[in-house]
Order: sequence, then C-alpha cells, then structure tokens
Amino acid sequence: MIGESTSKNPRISHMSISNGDICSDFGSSPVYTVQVPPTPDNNPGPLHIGLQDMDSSSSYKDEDLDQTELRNSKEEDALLYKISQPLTRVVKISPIIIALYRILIFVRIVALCLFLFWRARNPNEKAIWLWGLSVICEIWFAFSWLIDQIPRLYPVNHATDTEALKARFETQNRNNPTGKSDLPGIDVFVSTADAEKEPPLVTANTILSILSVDYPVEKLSCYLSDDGGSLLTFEAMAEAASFAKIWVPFCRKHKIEPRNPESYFGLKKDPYKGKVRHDFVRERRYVKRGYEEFKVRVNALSHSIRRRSDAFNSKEEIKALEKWKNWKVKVEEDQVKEPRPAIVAPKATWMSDGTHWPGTWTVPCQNHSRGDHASIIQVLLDPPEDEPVDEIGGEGRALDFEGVDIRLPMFVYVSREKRPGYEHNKKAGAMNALVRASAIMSNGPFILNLDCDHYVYNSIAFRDGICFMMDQDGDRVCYVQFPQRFEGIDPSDRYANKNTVFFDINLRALDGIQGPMYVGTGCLFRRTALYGFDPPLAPVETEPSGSCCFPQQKKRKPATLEYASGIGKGCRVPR
Ligand SMILES: O=c1ccn([C@@H]2O[C@H](COP(=O)(O)OP(=O)(O)O[C@H]3O[C@H](CO)[C@@H](O)[C@H](O)[C@H]3O)[C@@H](O)[C@H]2O)c(=O)[nH]1
Ligand SMILES: [Mn+2]
Repeated sequence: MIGESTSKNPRISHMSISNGDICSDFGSSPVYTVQVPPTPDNNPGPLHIGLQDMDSSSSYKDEDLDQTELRNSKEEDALLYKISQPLTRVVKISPIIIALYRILIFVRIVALCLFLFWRARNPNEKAIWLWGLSVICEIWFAFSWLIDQIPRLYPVNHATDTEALKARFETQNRNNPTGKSDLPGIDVFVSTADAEKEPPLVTANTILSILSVDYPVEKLSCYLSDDGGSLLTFEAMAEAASFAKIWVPFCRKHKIEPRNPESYFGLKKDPYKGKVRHDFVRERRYVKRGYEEFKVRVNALSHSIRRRSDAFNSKEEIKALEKWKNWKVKVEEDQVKEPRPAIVAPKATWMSDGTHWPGTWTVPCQNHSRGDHASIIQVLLDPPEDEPVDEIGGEGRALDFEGVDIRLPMFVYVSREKRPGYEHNKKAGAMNALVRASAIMSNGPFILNLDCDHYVYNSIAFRDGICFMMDQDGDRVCYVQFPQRFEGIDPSDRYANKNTVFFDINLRALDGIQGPMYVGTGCLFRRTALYGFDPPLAPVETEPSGSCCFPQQKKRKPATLEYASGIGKGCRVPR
C-alpha cells in the first residue's frame, strides 16, 4: 500500500506486465539494451529500454563484442530481461467481483432511499420529536455509509518483483562490475516508552527480527528510541545485540522465518520440514538453548540492576557518612568552618561499569526522572565492514558459519533529552529525534518505523517496500504502508481484532485512488518527503518581452512549478 509524495500528483501509474510486449525467448529476438544510470540518491532514474536491431546498430558499435558475448549466454539474456521488468505491478481485482460489489452498493442505496422516503412520509404524530431525531440519525448513518463506500469503488492489489530488484541492483553487469548491492540505505526506527508496560524481551525480539532481515547489512541501520530513558531497556538491548551474533547468521544460513526468535521457537508446525542441511537440527538446538538463556538473562535484568544499584548505593552511603564524621571531628578540633557535607547519598541507578545511569533512576530525582534527563546515544553494534565476513566453526565450533555473512547492521540506542516544562512525551517527537540522530549517523534515504511490539514477519518485506520506491515512477512515492497482522487473537476473532476490513479492504481501496493513510507504524518513508522541502533550484529567468522602449521587468518563474511533477527527484540525500 503506497502513498504519494505530494497531493499535486495524480494517481501513480504503474507499468503492467504484458507477456505479449516483451518476448521471453531471447534466442532470435531483438537485444535489449538496458541502461540504469546510477544517481547519487540511489534512484535509478527512468529506465531506458532500447530495442535494438543488431544489423542497424550504429551508436553501440564499440559494444558489439560485448553484446555478442551476452547473446551467447542464455543466463545473461535472462538477466537482461529481468532487469527490464518493472519492479511492481498492479494486479487487477476480478471485474466480476467488482461488478457484483457495485451492484450490491447500488441495491443498498436504492433500498436506503426507499426506506428514508417511507420514514419521511410516515411521521409519528404522537412522538414527533423522537421521530425527527431518529430520521436525522438515519440520514446521517446512510450518509456515512455512503462516504465509506466511495473509496472502495476502485480497489487494487500491488505485486512486487523482488527478483527484478535483485537483477537490477545486486547482480554483476556492465553498470555494476563488482556485483555489490546498489540498494539504498534504510534506517529502521523502533519506539519504546515504558519498560514495565512494554516488556524489554518483546522489544528485543523486534530488534532481532530487524537485524536479521534479508537486506544488505551495510545498508541497514536500526535505531531504538527509549522515551522511558530506562537502564533496563538499555541493558536488554545490549543483550539483544550480543545474542544477534548467533541469531542473525543462523537465520541467514538456514533461511529461518519468522526471524523473531520468540515466534519462531513457538511455531506449532514441524520446524524440520523442508530443511535439508545436515547440521540444522544440531544448530537449531544450540541456538534455542542460547535463546532460553538470553531470555533468563533479560528477565533477570531488573533484579540484577536493583541489586547492583543497592550495593553501590550502600557503599556511597558509607562514604558519605565517613565524610560527615571527618568533618565533624575537624570542626570540633580545629574550629574550621568547612561547609557541612551531605550525609545522605542520592539513591542512584548504576550501570555495570560503576557509573551513574544518565537516564531515569529507579528512585527518580532531579535530572534523573522520566521527564527530566539528559540525552543518551549509544552505538550498541558498530557499522559493519564493507565486505562480507564469514566464520568457520563459530561459537566454539558449535555453529559453523562458513560461507555465511556474520556481519550485523548498525544498532543504536537513543533516549532523547527531556526537561520539565516541555511537552515532549509523544511518539511523533521520538520519531523526530531519531530522524535527526540518524541523519548524522547513517542518513539512509529511506526510513521504516515500527512500534516496539511489532516485528518483521517476512524477512524480504523491506525489499518489497523498496521495489515501490525504486520503480520507474518510484520517486513520486512518499511512503509504503505495510499492513499489520496480529498474534494471540482468539481463533474466531469475535471482536474483529484482526482489523481485516481496515487493512485488507479499506487501505487497498484507498490504494486504488491515491494511496492509503499512514497508520502510525510499519511504514517505509522517503526521507526527503519527511523533510518537507522542495529540491533547491536555480531561479529560471525568462526572456524580457514587450517593446524596446518599455522593457518589462524580468520575471522569475516560481521554482515549484518547474519541478512540480518531480518532487524528491532533485533532492539528493548523500549516503
Ligand atoms: O511518549 C511516548 C509514547 C508512546 N511511544 C511509542 O509509541 C508507540 C505506540 O504507542 P502505544 O501506546 O503502544 O499505542 P497503541 O494504541 O498501541 O498503538 C496505536 O497507535 C500507535 C501510534 O499512532 C500506532 O503506532 C499503532 O500502530 C497503533 O496500534 C509505542 O511503540 C510506544 O512505545 C513513544 O515512543 N513515546
Ligand atoms: Mn501498542
């Protein structure tokens, strides 16, 4: 479900795949010359597909040799064909279904009109006020039902082609001789606010599902915003970063789905089905045990932080008491007027390295309470190296990651500064803080946000989103909204908690008009669209007109008109 970058734009037009247009058998068909010029903002620009007859080729004479080679290889032909494919397409919903639905709407409109007409013609004289009120209510209900139906007139489905994305950006070809991934960077934002209401284990699972997505590691960064400023969340995230070192390569090696360990190990289906590697059973058992231990450590954190802090605080109290006693002795003996030292040490929350936690303390005090603390930013996983790294016989030979990339994406803990008197206790502010922090640290051209209790269910989901962004008209897409699926709902879903109508009908229907609304989470944004400014443009000066005696003043074209249809394209986001 995609949203447009500006309301000025008409509906997004997508190329639809037509088998008749492009021949899939390349044996004797014309050669497809595909040029995908790399641009600094990682947008491919328009894809030019030149259909060339080899005999009449004149401008590509130098490349004749290359093209002959390409022609010889069926695989390369297939690659060229794949590159030429659109990354997304609209899958039309069956016209019969839509026609039936429209007929049903029409029948209901007629029935409603007849009913309202009958109501108006039959007033209840004994309770005229009550009658009037109920007619008004019924008209309002009919009207709101009608408004609800209008967006559903043109529902669409979008499909992505991740193979074409791979062929275009991650396969060795003339434009990409090394075959290194040319996909754009994505910064993932996760928000959490309260370590008690939002258990850190759930947040840790969300983070693990993000760190292990199928996307180039060096292009991915994950930021956690902790509005609670809690040491518990911080230490749980440090634990998650450490467990990710085995979880992420394990997922990559054995193609695990979903990549949230709690959900994966809780799956009811047979975990060995379809797994062919001989070491899967052993490694799964090892990682499962590792996860159980990780859970115990995370669940014990609040206790261990309390115990550690109590120990440090009692030491501080003893020190303070000693200081006070020394002062007392000095004052009595020498009559020196030194200021009296504090007899009680603050009840601080301590980090494991023996320093004060800069965020919220368990016993809040000035500068260390929920709405009053300094900003904290800590890189828990450093940016990865540029080239893949593998490991033979990792974890003391219990796991073998030979040929598996063991690098992890950058992971950063952020808790924005809070001060009394400032209203900054909402998610939007947390997102703004992350937009600013990430702009300095990784500056990914795309941003995806998730609540701490939402996880990535499908490891290629990010690629799906990027297909829309990098498609031919992709630079006009502001955001791609993913639908939500819910776990732990009673099987019959008596209370409609799955929100199927909203996610699977309303948003899809809106997608057919201009795009769905942003639902607050699970949304992939174009960074420049969030910044909300137009590309910088040089003023265009028009030729003076009018007579030679009365020259008119030079007029400047309004900059926005120039690029009205290309917003976002002119904005370069350096990576
Ligand atoms: O001061 C705050 C308050 C909340 N949050 C975060 O905001 C998210 C959503 O808050 P929550 O209280 O969980 O709201 P819900 O009602 O559960 O969520 C609904 O509203 C959210 C905000 O629009 C959407 O993201 C969700 O999809 C939607 O289900 C959570 O990750 C919170 O940690 C902060 O970061 N800072
Ligand atoms: Mn929530």
